[in-house]
Amino acid sequence: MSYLILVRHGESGWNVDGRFGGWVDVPLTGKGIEESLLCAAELEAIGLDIAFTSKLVRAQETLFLILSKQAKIGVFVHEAAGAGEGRVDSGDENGPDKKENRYSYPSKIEKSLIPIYSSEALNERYYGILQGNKKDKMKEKYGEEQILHWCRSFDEGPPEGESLKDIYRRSVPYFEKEIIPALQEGKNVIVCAHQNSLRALIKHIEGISNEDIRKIRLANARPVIYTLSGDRLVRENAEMDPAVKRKI
Ligand SMILES: O=C(O)[C@H](O)COP(=O)(O)O
Repeated sequence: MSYLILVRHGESGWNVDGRFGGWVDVPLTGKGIEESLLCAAELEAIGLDIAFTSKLVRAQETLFLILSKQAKIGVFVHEAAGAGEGRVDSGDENGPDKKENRYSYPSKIEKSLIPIYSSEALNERYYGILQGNKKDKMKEKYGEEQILHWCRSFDEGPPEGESLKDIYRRSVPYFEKEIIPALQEGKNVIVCAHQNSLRALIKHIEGISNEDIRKIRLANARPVIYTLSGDRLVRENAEMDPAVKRKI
């Protein structure tokens, strides 16, 4: 059995400021650091083998804080080193991919490393005309209903920005190509990302409808934990809607 842990980053400076962060690279607040360390303690008992995150520091900081409680150390591996190309594994010295495996480490330290892959595919929504603005100012300007529609709807997003469907179309293929193979190899996987990139993945994993996904919101640094048994990802923590066991 392997674990899949999805966790949104800890509180960022613009979460507390009530701004649409999107692709603006805002770090964690002190509270965000504390939340991430609490999450680290919660996950300490699960030995993580591989990590995925976005290109934004709020997610990367949270990931490193979580990994600080692991026995192994996180090291970045270039995203091109996907499944089988350059993935850090214990392939034998003359293995087929050894020459391409530019991230092979001396075996004496390899076993103490957690490879980290970062990708824009896991970035938060690009907010277009809303990005960087205060939420309450935008609600005054465009109306609360319109803002909620752009942020919650599946098919429509803010002007010049991404809809949840756009995010789904970049995050789910990445999940299938890079993350599922790691789970199927029996690895415990953590994905540390954002409100909307994780909502897209949860929609896919649990087969949640376009309407019901409007209700799903993720708190900062609260892990959603799945186990892969056979070909099914089953959610272990109950605070979300009843999981739909879905073939992957
Ligand atoms: O709803 C919001 O404010 C943002 O979509 C949250 O994005 P974040 O998860 O990157 O803070």
